[in-house]
Parts: sequence; C-alpha cells; structure tokens
Amino acid sequence: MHVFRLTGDFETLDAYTPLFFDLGARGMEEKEGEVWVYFPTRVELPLPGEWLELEDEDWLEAWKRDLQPVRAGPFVVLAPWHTWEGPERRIVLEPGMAFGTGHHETTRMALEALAREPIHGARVLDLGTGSGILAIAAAMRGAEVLGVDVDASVIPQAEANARRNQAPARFKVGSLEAAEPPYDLVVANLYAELHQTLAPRYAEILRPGGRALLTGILAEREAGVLRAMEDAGFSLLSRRQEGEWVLLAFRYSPED
Ligand SMILES: C[S@@+](CC[C@H](N)C(=O)[O-])C[C@H]1O[C@@H](n2cnc3c(N)ncnc32)[C@H](O)[C@@H]1O
Repeated sequence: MHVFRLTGDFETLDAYTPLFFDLGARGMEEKEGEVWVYFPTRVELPLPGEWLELEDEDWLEAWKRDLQPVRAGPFVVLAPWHTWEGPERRIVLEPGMAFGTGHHETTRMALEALAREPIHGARVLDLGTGSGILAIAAAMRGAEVLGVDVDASVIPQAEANARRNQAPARFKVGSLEAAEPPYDLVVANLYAELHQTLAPRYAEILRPGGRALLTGILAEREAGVLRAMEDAGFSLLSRRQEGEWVLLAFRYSPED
C-alpha cells in the first residue's frame, strides 16, 4: 500500500477528497497536522506531499480500527465489526474501494435528504452509486431503486452491500443511458460541472413533478448548477450546506 502524506486536515483538504477517490484512493486518515491518503499504486497528484510505502496489513488494520459509525438522519452507517445499540436504521457496509462509507459530508446530506422524501413505492435512480449506500437507503425506505456507476469495479461491491442489508436495489454499469425512465426521483452525488452538463438529461428521465437531489457541489460552483437546472425546467426546493459542500433539492416543473 502507498501513502501520500500531505500537510493539513480533512477540512482544509476536503475539496480534494473526490479527486483522491476518483484516482483510486482506498481511505484517508488524519494524523497530527497531516492527512494520509492510501492508494494501491502511486498516482499523479496536483498537490505537494510525500509518498511512503507500507506493509498491507498495517494500513488496513489501522484504518479499520479508526473507522467510526456515522449517523445521518434516521440511518447509521456501520462497518461489519461495529456494534450499535441506538434506534437508527442500520446500513452495514464492507469498507472497500468504492466511495460511499457515509463519512463524507455529501453522502451524509444525501442520506438525510432521501429520508425526507416520500419515496415509498417510488422509482428512484442513484446516479454514481459507488458503494451503493444511497440506493440501499432508498430501497430500505420502500423505493424501487436502480443504482448506476461508470466504474464497473464498484458494482459487485454495491450488490454485495445491498445483499448484506437485504435491500432490494438493482445495479448496472453505466450512466444515464443505462437508466430505465421514467423516475420519480434521481439522487446524484457527483460534481458541479457534471450536474451542469447533465441538467437537461435529468429532465428527460424524470416525470413532471419528480425530484432531483444533487450533491458533490462545492459552494463556490453552486451558481452554475442552479442556472443549468432552472434552464432545464427545475425549481429549487431546498438547499443544505455542510462545510464547503452543498446539496440542492429540485422539483421538475416544466409547465411553471
Ligand atoms: C462521490 S462518489 C458517490 C458515491 C455514493 N453515491 C455516495 O453518495 O457516497 C461518485 C461516484 O460516481 C461515479 N461517477 C462519476 N461520473 C459518473 C457518471 N457520469 N455517471 C455515473 N456515475 C459516475 C464514480 O465512479 C463514483 O463511484
């Protein structure tokens, strides 16, 4: 295992977290003024830092030991070795290569937003499913869910996670072309520029009155997403922000 050591903490390096995971990071750890990002192989990173090489068992054991349960709305996200006594609905995930352990603000806000939506019996698309966490949460709330991801390697993990939680979500490799419209709700934890590009496509797959829960949006890039979504026939319902990350909830109202 290779570790990239950077000066800073989770908050100061938050904007780079999706990039680390897109480039194959397996986990991140805060250590006395530094952040250690774990990769299976060395990658090109646009940041100053130092590479270290570790024995595989060392990092895995240390990372597992430090991993904490995460609460988000009515859910708690647990690793298989965690115990939990609270009343929250448990989502048990095997932490692996896929993004979506619940530790990132965007995933937590998406879980909370999904919990506020009346999705029992609704058709839901989880675009960029990663570990399958959002698809699993939606299926637990009674929705008929498809999770899609362009990264084929995450699909078996999402399927295993859904089985582990007895959540009847389905998964497919791909993006919006793999979707099976119409949907009542799309949830997508991607990034601002991609949401901007996809805005007219969200309109094509949603029923009039359908909802889009979009996150992975840095506050400084939010305006572009808002404009693109309004141009595509959406109206903003609500906005949440944690740190620099924003979640925007929209209603598709083409007639307004
Ligand atoms: C930030 S992770 C989100 C994972 C999980 N949904 C969550 O909220 O924690 C983004 C995921 O979207 C996938 N992805 C990126 N671009 C995509 C696209 N155009 N269509 C579908 N999936 C995409 C990535 O492979 C990655 O697994």
